[in-house]
Amino acid sequence: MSVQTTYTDKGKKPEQGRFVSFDHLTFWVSNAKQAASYYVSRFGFEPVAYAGLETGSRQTASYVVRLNKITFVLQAQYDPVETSFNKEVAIHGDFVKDIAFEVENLDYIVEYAKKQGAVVVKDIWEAKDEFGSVRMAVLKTYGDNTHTLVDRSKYKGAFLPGYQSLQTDPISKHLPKVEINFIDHVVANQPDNQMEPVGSWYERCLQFHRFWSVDDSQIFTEYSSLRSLVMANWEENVKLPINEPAEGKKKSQIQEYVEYHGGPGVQHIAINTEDIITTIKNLRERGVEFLTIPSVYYKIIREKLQHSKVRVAESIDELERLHILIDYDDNGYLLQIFTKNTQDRPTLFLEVIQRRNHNGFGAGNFKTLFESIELEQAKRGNL
Ligand SMILES: O=C(O)C(=O)Cc1ccc(O)cc1
Ligand SMILES: [Fe+2]
Repeated sequence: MSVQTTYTDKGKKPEQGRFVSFDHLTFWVSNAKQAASYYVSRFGFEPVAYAGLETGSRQTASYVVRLNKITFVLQAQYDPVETSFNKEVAIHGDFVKDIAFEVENLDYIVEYAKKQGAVVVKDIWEAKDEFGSVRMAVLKTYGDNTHTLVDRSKYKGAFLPGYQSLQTDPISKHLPKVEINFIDHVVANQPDNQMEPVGSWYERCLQFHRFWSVDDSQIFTEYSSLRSLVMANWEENVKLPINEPAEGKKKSQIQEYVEYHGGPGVQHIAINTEDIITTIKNLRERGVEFLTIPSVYYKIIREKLQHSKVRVAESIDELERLHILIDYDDNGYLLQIFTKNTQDRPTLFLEVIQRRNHNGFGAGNFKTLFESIELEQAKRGNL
């Protein structure tokens, strides 16, 4: 029985509307000022825009930081009152609340989603300032998460109307540059048996299709397992893998996530670079921590690559020193590495990925990667 499926049928092209790309990710946190500083100092993002009391935003402070096409918004609530914001941050800890997509033909996309039963959190509205206008709507997805749909075709400002631009951070010039270009995929973890209904929601409401999946017919490690289904837009530049735990001898890392997050949520954000070696050297110099890969992995991969058609341009010695993983087929390869969790809870982390004619998600690395995650899980007393 095969473990991986690559789907060849994209289904029918949506009649209208287009998901252009990831627009931005909004994190709900308890202290946006400090959270933004983490992405600037550690990951090389630059401050872009701010909204808060000084700009007339009475409820929330928002810091927008950007690294090429990757935009994160760190948002916190001011008032010490029980709102969904404060409740959700108390339950989940700092978390990714919203995945925003840039779209064309917002009206069609929202109308279609509504007809298919999508829950509209906020119907279409327009925001304006001296740089133009933006139209947006918010749909509910899994758990407490939402998708904001953004039509910014009539807007020229730095981020969104109402935001004030920010100066570059003086620390940046002292630190090694980070060249990471765009969001490659955003992964969500689900509780038991929720992968399939969540995947179908993207098919039914957003007209996404199944891109790739992996089942649990092979237990990846001695201990734990998972199933994963990747949903994609028509153009396949927006990819959303969805994981759920599978039975194993011990607690699945997905189950650990769900318990600490308190339900479904975003597990990792993969960001794409053209030069992973320089990028990881520089991120390590900036103090970003990554998972450790045992040297036996590289011994085996050196051996296997000798019998493969693919030529990896990067030095395997260098990849080994940096703990970067390699997955490949006859036509290409990918290089990927995973950070340790970016907060106290074992919930969110980041992945840096470089692709050379390879569209997979590193299934060849799952065993090694999951063992390395389990090593950390064991240290936490959660395996
Ligand atoms: O599927 C992906 O996007 C991966 O990058 C691999 C992966 C899958 C499950 C995890 O818990 C951690 C990493
Ligand atoms: Fe990933």
